[in-house]
Amino acid sequence: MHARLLRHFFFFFFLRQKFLKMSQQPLLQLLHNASLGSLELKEPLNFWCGARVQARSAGNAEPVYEPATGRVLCDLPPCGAEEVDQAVRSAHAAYLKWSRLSGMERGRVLLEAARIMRERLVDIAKVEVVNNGKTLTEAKGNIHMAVQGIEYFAGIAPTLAGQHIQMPGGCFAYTRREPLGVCVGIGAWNFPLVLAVMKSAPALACGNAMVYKPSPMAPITAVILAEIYKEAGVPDGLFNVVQGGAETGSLLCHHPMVAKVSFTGSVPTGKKVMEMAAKGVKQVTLELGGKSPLIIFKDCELENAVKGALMANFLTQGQVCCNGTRVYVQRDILPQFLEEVVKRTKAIAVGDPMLDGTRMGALISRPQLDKVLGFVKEAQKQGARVLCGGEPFVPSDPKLKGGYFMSPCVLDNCRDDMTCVKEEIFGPVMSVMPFDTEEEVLQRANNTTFGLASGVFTRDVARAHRVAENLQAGTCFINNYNTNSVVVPFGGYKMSGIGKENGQAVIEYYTQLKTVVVEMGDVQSLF
Ligand SMILES: NC(=O)C1=CN([C@@H]2O[C@H](COP(=O)(O)OP(=O)(O)OC[C@H]3O[C@@H](n4cnc5c(N)ncnc54)[C@H](O)[C@@H]3O)[C@@H](O)[C@H]2O)C=CC1
Ligand SMILES: C[N+](C)(C)CCCC(=O)O
Repeated sequence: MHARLLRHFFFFFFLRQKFLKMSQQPLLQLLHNASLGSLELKEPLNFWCGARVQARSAGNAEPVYEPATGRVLCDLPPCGAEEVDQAVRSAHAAYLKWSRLSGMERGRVLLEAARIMRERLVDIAKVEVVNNGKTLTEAKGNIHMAVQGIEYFAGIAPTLAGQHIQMPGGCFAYTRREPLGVCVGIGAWNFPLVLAVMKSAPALACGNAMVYKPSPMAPITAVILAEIYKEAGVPDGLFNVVQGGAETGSLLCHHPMVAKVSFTGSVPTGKKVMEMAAKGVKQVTLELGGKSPLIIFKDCELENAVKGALMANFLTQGQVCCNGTRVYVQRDILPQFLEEVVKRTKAIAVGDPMLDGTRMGALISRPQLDKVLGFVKEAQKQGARVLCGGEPFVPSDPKLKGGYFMSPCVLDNCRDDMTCVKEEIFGPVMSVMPFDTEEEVLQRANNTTFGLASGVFTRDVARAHRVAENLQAGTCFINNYNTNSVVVPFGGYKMSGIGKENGQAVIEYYTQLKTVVVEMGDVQSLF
């Protein structure tokens, strides 16, 4: 009798779950053609076992803001231990199926995901604008980069292979490149979808499953990605999203079934992630902050150098980890450089990020805006001169009055020992300093605990490559800046991180090598 009741219960429970899944309208359909100032999201934003799931702990929900208006978009309850466990288990079950497919089969599914994403590029970009505050122009570029990332790793999947190694006596060994298992991705808020793709596309291509935790400030587009992967045909549970902040993140890092954590964010949090992962001897990839130098020699093509300095500082309201925020200009050309850079900075159209002509939107949050404005004040106190910007900005549209806007800032008279030159500001603030010789500028450029990126402008080919060789950073851009691409490795030296994302190099970080040694003769035993 008891068993029958239980069977009935499970049957109805199963039906209910099925119905819930079938009746879910994809998030992007609900958010179709999203605009500023109107969105109120009530949908659950966790995703595991192939469906959106409501977190249980609705009590500790945190508000998520729309940066361009200051409105609350939704309340985000964090996932607790039980939910994290469900997501990880759902990932593990999917991993067992997915890892048995050939690379060609996995690649085909990923290509379909890329196709779907490209078809909905503008709609996804609008959601990113609503949730992040960056301009639609940039958001479209970001989603395009995400599509390319999925396509690139779809193409890499069938190429994964081991090696054959000949040994003495006809014996041989071969290596198998195997997935790690369940990988965790923890993302920052500045490139919400791009970061989710930079982690999940190579992870999935290599045969892993992923549980992804977006930043609680930009939680939405990762869920859209999960729904796209599902529609493209990945097994339920292969890519999951759990929402929450530090506590949820640390539950993920400690979970015994997690093989690897890939993290993007600040250095202090990255250190904590590494410590937690160490307890379970889990692998980590850390993409952390930077304070990257951009070196402009007097023999450069000045107009390109000026444009490069703007690209190095003002994308995504300056909230980019690899930005070249320490701009070293050779003394002879400093006056012309400053005049041109200030003219162009003043001309940057700040305001409604949905408008085509806007070039700078809103910062992510009120505290971030206050922090960045605080850096400008501190710089002035320490002797820097504000050549333009550095003020809160209020757009004329009444809808945007509560948004987190500021005018882009150029600081002159900076010294290497100033806070604005030493610390990551993560806002639209460029610090400019003169230098005299190559040797001197290299020493000053490298005098930092960071080492994410760097840049050099010069027409002297030998000098360009010499400087690139001597800069202690994971990337050096020659005669441009922030020309990142999914096809080239990205990752920091020193305290800017461990491991690489993008490019073929990333395969090393989402697979493990198994060595199989084959005896062709008799066993020569010593015993
Ligand atoms: N270099 C970069 O790429 C980034 C730098 N930052 C810098 O960090 C500052 C703070 O921004 P946050 O978003 O708070 O950065 P954060 O580094 O604290 O957060 C990044 C991610 O880690 C998660 N997290 C936080 N504490 C955790 C923990 N103990 N265990 C596991 N996961 C944890 C967050 O929820 C988020 O998803 C910014 O003002 C900026 O200066 C922020 C984001 C990206
Ligand atoms: C997407 N990319 C490579 C421009 C930057 C990602 C790192 C970051 O700024 O958080």
